[in-house]
Order: sequence, then C-alpha cells, then structure tokens
Amino acid sequence: MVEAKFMKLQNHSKVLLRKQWLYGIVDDFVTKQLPHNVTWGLSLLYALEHKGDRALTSTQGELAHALRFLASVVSQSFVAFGDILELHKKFLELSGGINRIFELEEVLHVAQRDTPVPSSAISEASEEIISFHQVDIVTPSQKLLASKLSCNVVQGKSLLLTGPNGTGKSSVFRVLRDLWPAFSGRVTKPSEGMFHVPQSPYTSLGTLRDQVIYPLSREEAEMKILSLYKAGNRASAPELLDDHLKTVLVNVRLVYLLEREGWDSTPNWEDVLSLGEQQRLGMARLFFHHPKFGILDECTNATSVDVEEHLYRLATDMGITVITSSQRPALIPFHSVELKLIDGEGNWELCEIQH
Ligand SMILES: Nc1ncnc2c1ncn2[C@@H]1O[C@H](COP(=O)(O)OP(=O)(O)OP(=O)(O)O)[C@@H](O)[C@H]1O
Repeated sequence: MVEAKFMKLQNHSKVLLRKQWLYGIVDDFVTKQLPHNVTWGLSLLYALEHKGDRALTSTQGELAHALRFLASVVSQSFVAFGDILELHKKFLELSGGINRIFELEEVLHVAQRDTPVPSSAISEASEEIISFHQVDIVTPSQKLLASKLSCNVVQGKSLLLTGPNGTGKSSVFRVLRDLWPAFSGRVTKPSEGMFHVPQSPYTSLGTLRDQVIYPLSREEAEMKILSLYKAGNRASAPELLDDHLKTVLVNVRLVYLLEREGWDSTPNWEDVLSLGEQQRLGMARLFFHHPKFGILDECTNATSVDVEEHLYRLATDMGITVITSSQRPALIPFHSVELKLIDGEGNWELCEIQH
C-alpha cells in the first residue's frame, strides 16, 4: 500500500514538474525573450519607415529617442502581460487555500448539525456526589446503550462498572466528562476534584516529572506541593516536589524509571514505556493529584493482578473514591456497588457488593 501510494505521489509530482517546466519556458519566453525580439522588429520597421537624413545629428537623436521610447513601451507591455500570466498562478494557489477553508467550514457545519442537542438533560454541581438520575446514554449514531440510568456514587462508596465489550462502559464516562451530551435526566458531579485515568494515558513531551504532574506545569505543581506541606519557603519547592514525586513513583512501583532515566531526560515516553508502565504512570498521576473521585477506565488491565490490587488498596487508603470500568473479579473487593451494563441495548442492573 505504501509503495502504491508512493507511486501515485511520484507520478503526480512528475506531471506537476512537467507542467511547471513548460509553464516556465512559456513564461520566460513571453516575459524575457519575446519583448527583445518584438522591440527589435518594431524598431527595424520604424527605422525603415522613418524619413530624414541619417547623417544629421538631430535626426539620429530623434531616432534614438523614438526607439528608446518604443523599447520601453514594448517591454513594459510584456512585463504587464507576464503579470497577468502570473495572476493565474497566484489565483490557483489562493483557490487551493480557499477550498480547504471552505471544506473545513462544511465539515464543522455538518458536525454541528449532527451533534444531538440535549433535550431536557440537567447538569448540576455538587462537591460530594456523582449521580446519574434517569439519564439516557446514547452514542452519536443514536444507539441507546443505557436507558434511564440512575445511580449514585457518594464518597467512600466506590462503583464498579462491568459489562461485555461494547456495552457502553466508556460511554458512561464520556457522558460524565461532557464529551457526549446526556439526552435526558440529571447528571450531578463535582465542579472539580474528579480525575480521569484512561486505559492508555497520554504521555506528554517532557521529563519524567512532567509525566507525573500532567496536566499541571512545574510551577503549578510546586505551588500545589507548597500548599500541601504548608511550606512558606518558595525556594524549597523544587526539592519538596521531587521528594513527593519520588514517593508517588515508589508507590506505583516505578521508582526504577527514576534511577534509569533521571528527573530531566526527555525520551519519547510512549516508546520507552510498556503499556503496563504507562498505566502505572496514569495511576501515579491520580495519586499526585489526589482527587476526591477517580474515574478509572480499564486503566490497570495491562498490569499484573498483584500490582493492580496494590494500586487500588493505595487509592482506598488515600480516600479516593473510584468509579472503575473493569472486567477483573480481583477488583470487586475494592468497590461497594456494581453497575452492570447487560447488553448494550439499554438494559442495566445495579447491585450492592457484599464484603
Ligand atoms: N463516536 C462514536 N460514534 C458512534 N458509536 C460509538 C462511538 N464510540 C463508541 N461507539 C459505540 O458505542 C458502543 C459502546 O462503546 P464503549 O467504548 O462505551 O464500550 P465499552 O463497554 O467501554 O467497551 P470495551 O469493554 O471494549 O472498552 C460500542 O458499540 C461502540 O462501537
């Protein structure tokens, strides 16, 4: 496929080069060679037609003056003609840009038209609870995944979201994080204090420190640490931050990365980390940000079961209430309620987990 695409590109480039070459010859000829020849011809005709005694200095002067005038008029005319040719080229370049903007506008227009407008859904803020009340979870292609979903997640009572592939577990999170609109009912969630850890965390450009504190900048992270440790000395912030991050890395069993890469190297983290390591990095972010609620979307399924249990135990000890999407039975003990999406056709079931 790559070769076929490359051949197509190469053929296109050849056609383009040939056209540019021909255009260059015509353009050069019209704007540079032709004016000289035409001037030369016209001057000859003029000189032949011109009556008068060539031996006289006044006649020669008059002739030279007329010929210079003729030459400048002819060359200016051809330069102007060349500009007109150039205009066509410029117009083609411009029209390419205009076309793209037009296409972008059309795509945006279609996207806006196709985004379903939430009819009667209400969004409320409450710092202590995440709650769905009679919410329809619907995909952008209008497939109903969960009908009139109602469940509450209060602090200290984590929720486990289960169901076969494609039944809409991640879609519940999309509605919760406003990526998809809720169609009906009421969604209540904290205005801040919710942290989402996806299955494959985004690795940003930067150092190991930047990976853990993402999406904060180093300055913001230092301010956070100063207020966490109630330290007033701004100069001690970098050291405090690195010590704190080291503890976090020890907790997620990634401290060997610090020994291997150091705080300041900037490799392409997506390439140098395995999926399991990236997932532990995602959990390190959760622990660093220490939110009230953690939204964990199968974010530990590439780690071994013992590490996964350790991470969940840590989250529970830190008082982070989690909403987990997972298929692993090992995680059941860390949750209080299970929400089962049964068939991806709208049916769901909520049950208490007995410990
Ligand atoms: N942008 C989209 N437009 C239309 N349909 C979508 C879109 N994204 C997901 N879907 C569909 O919605 C359904 C639910 O997807 P979702 O990702 O929530 O499943 P899931 O339960 O999280 O699956 P898995 O266990 O494999 O992660 C699937 O059938 C999927 O094909």
